[in-house]
Amino acid sequence: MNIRLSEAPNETAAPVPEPALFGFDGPAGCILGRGPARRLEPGNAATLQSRISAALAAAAPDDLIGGSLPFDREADDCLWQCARADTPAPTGIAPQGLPLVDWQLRAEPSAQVYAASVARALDIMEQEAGSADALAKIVLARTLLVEAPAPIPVEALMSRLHADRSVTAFRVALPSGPDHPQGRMLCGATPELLIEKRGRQIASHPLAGSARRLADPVADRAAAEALAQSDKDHREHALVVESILDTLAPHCRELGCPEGTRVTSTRSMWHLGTRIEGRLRDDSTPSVLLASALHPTPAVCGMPMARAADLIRKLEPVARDFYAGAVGWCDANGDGAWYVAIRCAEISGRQARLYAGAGIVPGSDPMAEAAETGAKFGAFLAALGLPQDAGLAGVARRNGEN
Ligand SMILES: C=C(O[C@@H]1C=C(C(=O)O)C=C[C@H]1O)C(=O)O
Repeated sequence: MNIRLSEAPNETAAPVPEPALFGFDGPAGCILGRGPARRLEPGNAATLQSRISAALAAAAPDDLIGGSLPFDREADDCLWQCARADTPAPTGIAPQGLPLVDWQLRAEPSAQVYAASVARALDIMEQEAGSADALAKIVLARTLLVEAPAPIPVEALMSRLHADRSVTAFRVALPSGPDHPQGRMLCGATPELLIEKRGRQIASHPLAGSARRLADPVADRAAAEALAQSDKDHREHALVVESILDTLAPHCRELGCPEGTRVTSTRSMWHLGTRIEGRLRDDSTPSVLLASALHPTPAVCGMPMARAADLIRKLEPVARDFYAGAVGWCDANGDGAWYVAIRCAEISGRQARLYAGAGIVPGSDPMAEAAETGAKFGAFLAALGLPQDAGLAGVARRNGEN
């Protein structure tokens, strides 16, 4: 798809601050890590504990460790250690104009091919139904490759993503290499808290079960009510909550879901969400290790986890890399917050690769899941200044949807 916008948005120019290696701005406040920094020796999930213990033992009191854990637990992470930056939140930065004309968009795979993969996963679930290791849920993702006429201005993008105060806007620098001479980063606006730790107190806020928000307020409310009543979405959600509770229980003295499951929202999506709160037995476990123990939850992978991860590798044509991993930060005491790396894109120079996935359980409808992923691209597309529904190309609309 080739999109030509007649006018670039007219926004105030502002001085460009030194880029942050990682930054998080959301309901929990703003955290920035700027250089000078060192990258922790890269490694996979199995080696994280020893690398983190060594880094924290040598950390200065105001040091932060922040960055990104990849989706694949066998792949190398990208974590940076640096001083906490004493800088105003990106909210204070006026967005610069985005030179947005002549963008190219390509769905990889197309909505139709994605729907065929969903149908394949549903067939596997049906064949296996009743067996001990049966696939109960899988999250399948697709991507939109966006090419801009000029390098994408990340600071402006961050302020636009942060305009939705229900999400945490984030950016994390990723390893660059010969394929990315202009550097590479993961930017997004995640609505999903994987784990937050302050002393002994921990919280997680998994989301699963989604509906697209609609411009008409009556239809929008009806979409939220339908989600609240949907048996398929509650099944999809319950698997995530149970898995998180199972993983956290051995670490906790108290653990529960004080508010139960509720419909929550961002500007573009409704979700089922359950806030989990707990009190750790031992407050010395760093937040990044709790994040790694939880990751990947069935909100982004599936159940059983290893089966779902294996099938994801076979059915998704584009590697996830750091999408659907965990992004966050941890201070010298181990306190910090880690988020599920969704509603995001990998950005390098003029290119952005947007990712979106949807949870598939028996009863899912392949085209509806393709539409859900299309809707999940919406917030990021809008932040780029592109039409919010550009990701819905090739997807049949349902009654009441605009
Ligand atoms: C996988 C994504 O989202 C996840 C999947 C959801 C679902 O299937 O309903 C909802 C929220 C997220 O946990 C994504 O946005 O890419």
